[in-house]
Amino acid sequence: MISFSTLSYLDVFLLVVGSWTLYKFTQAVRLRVKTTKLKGPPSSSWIFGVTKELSNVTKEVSKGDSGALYEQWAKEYGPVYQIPTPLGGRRTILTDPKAVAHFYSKETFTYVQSNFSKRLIESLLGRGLLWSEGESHRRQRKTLTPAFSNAAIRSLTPVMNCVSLDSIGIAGFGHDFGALQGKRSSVEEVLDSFGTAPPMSMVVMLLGQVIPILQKLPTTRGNLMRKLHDTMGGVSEQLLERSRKEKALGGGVTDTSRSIIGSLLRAENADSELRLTPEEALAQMKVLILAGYETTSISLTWALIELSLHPEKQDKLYLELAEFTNKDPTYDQLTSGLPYLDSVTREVLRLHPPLAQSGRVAKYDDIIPLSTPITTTSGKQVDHIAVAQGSAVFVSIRAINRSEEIWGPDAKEFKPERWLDNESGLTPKAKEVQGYHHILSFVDGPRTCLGRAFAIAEFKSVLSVLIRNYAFSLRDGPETKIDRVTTLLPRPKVAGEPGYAMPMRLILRERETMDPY
Ligand code: HEM
Repeated sequence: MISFSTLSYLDVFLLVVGSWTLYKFTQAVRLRVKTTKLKGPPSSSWIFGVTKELSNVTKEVSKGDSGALYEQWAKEYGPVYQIPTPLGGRRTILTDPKAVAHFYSKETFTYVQSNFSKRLIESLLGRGLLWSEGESHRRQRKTLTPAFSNAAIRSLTPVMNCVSLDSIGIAGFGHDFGALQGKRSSVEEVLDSFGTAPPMSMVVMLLGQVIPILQKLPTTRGNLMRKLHDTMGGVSEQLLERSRKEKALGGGVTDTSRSIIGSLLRAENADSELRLTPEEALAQMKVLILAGYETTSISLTWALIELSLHPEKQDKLYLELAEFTNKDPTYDQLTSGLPYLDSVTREVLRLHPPLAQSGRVAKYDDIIPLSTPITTTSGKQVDHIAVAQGSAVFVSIRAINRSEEIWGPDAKEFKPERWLDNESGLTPKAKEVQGYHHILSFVDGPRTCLGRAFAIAEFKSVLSVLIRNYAFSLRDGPETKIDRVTTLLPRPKVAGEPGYAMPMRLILRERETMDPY
């Protein structure tokens, strides 16, 4: 029998490494045996698999557009396939509508964040809604849902004429970030700095998915993440503290009762299952600042770009909005009374989803049904695939939203008209996709964007103010080359210019000279 006291450090080290290797090996064998073997692209590197091609580190291959590559692979290997990932790993990619709907419906219970993502989310935002899974996620979501009801958003519509960071600040927290007065908020400054992180930071991040210790390296991106965490934490703590004091004094300078912060404070004091701990309330604030800011501002930028590139569609939108000369549209008009504004909104969100993909890990073995049968590597036709516990499963939101197979040959074109007349321009295949009007930009299932109705009301409200007052065009005309730069999410910018500005020309509309009919 081995006496542990006689083991040297080297023995202990070898024992640990040996056990870890054995564990990883059995896990890999189990994954291979229990997961359906699917076709897919060959690996270009054992270290990275094909993930470097997918990230914008190697722009020659993906041109910074992972969706295009995922779509190309779906054409070559079928709507469900596998790709090689770092250090010999595999990832199952779903583009089949039935498979995607199944995947999202099982989010937070069967499909969960990878350990890598959980660590990242926790270090940035804390243990809030985005971090939590299963029952804990259900409880946290319930506490926030009232703040996003139609009634709550209806009452906030007037403040949405301020763009993005300002409107989430005023509507959500009764705090004016002042971005529209040219004030650079600390949160905005840190977010902007992400665009300057060197590509090496991204390489370390790719490998950090399999070698956790790399996540601790002091890369530029890692340092910015820590700075963003501290900055958002500082702002959130101040806002919570101020609102707690105001509430204790029976009111305050700003009415936060119906706002998000009001819901958080009520949940902090609730003694039912809907209680949030102060740490959770703080994490929620950070989630909302982050989720609400970049997503909506990026979408609005894309809207102005598309409308600049298609002046005839911009005029069509203007004509629909021209009746609102001296008054803003009401919440009801914004939600259902302006069909072209609605179509433009959907088309922008379809073509330019701010979040390009959802990646999760199977917590349990699962069977995923398919709408179109596929042929496995062994030549067998199947209408479902098996996924073993521990497998990585991904949905490319961008590939599905823009797929020619799903949306038809004009999938890449900006065509708001496809949504008019009861979605008459949609293919039957597109109608199979679930989500917000068959678009996956807000995903689907238990993790569907909680702020969706808020985001859409804000998007429409801001866009309608801008289009009613100005005619937009790109500074360098319709030939302007547009690139995307990743801050936390990819943002549009003029190709070849430093930074990530999207300069535009604005001409004040002279309403009285334009005849809408
Ligand atoms: C165009 C704008 C927006 C888009 C495209 C968008 C998209 C998304 C997506 C794709 C997710 C799922 C993330 C994941 O599971 O990995 C998400 C979650 C979330 N979004 Fe949005 N979002 C937008 C605006 C907003 C706004 C304005 C708010 C809040 C004011 C918000 C609040 C949230 C929250 C709280 C979650 C977490 C939901 C959960 O985990 O249960 N979003 N959003």
